Amino acid sequence: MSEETKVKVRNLTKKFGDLLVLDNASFDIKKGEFVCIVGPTGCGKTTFLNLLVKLIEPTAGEILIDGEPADPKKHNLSFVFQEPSAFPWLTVEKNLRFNLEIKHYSKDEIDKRVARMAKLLGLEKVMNAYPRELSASAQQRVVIGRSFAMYPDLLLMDEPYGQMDIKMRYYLEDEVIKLWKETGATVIFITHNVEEAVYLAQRCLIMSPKPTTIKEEVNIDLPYPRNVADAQFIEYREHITEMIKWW
Ligand SMILES: Nc1ncnc2c1ncn2[C@@H]1O[C@H](COP(=O)(O)OP(=O)(O)OP(=O)(O)O)[C@@H](O)[C@H]1O
Repeated sequence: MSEETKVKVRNLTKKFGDLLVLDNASFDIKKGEFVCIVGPTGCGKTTFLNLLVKLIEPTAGEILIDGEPADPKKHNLSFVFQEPSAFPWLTVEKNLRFNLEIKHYSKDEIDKRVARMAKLLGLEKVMNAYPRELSASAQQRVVIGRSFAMYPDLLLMDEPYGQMDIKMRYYLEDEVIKLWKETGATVIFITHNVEEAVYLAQRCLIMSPKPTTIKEEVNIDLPYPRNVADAQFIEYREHITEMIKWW
């Protein structure tokens, strides 16, 4: 991993009316890093991602990607939100092709990437189905495939596995690590699930309750694949759980 900064957050403040959500938060994310953001419910995790993709504007402060103001039109970023958001009017295959076609990749390249995503995510048998015919977890796999197919250099994931059963979650957690390693992408992954954060991240950013700042950063110094029953793993998990308690 290089020491270059991918995302620089400086004095980021967001108010909704009188409600101060993010309060002067500053942190950096390195190029190629896998970072999980954890924090209590309602502390502003999704708000941070919405600011990053410019769905909303900050009250003060800034977010820079590669040294420039964050701009989804300019930067190669993809996101997977909490709610499944497969396009209902397109088949699974067309969902997977959608972003690649917009970017005018060659047909061969699109075929190759779509086949890879379908295989990886177990979607090969449902390529002609429409999202409504699939379970919530399969719909979310379609969205993950659509995002990963772009080989984004910044991938934003907001509780992407919340809807899934535990087996599928473990499987996809391993897949996201594999894709991260293969593509060298920078990944920002938001989760409520401390075990998931310790399983995935090189570094966890722990947010405080509102008004939110970064309370602590924890480097997870464990090799992949990680073992949830490992003593050190449990130590990290317990420490982070303690840190996000707000009561
Ligand atoms: N558009 C909005 N207008 C007013 N308040 C908002 C808006 N968006 C978010 N909020 C408030 O800002 C706070 C942070 O919300 P946000 O969804 O970012 O939290 P979160 O940490 O992602 O929560 P969760 O863990 O439940 O997903 C909450 O109190 C929420 O009610």
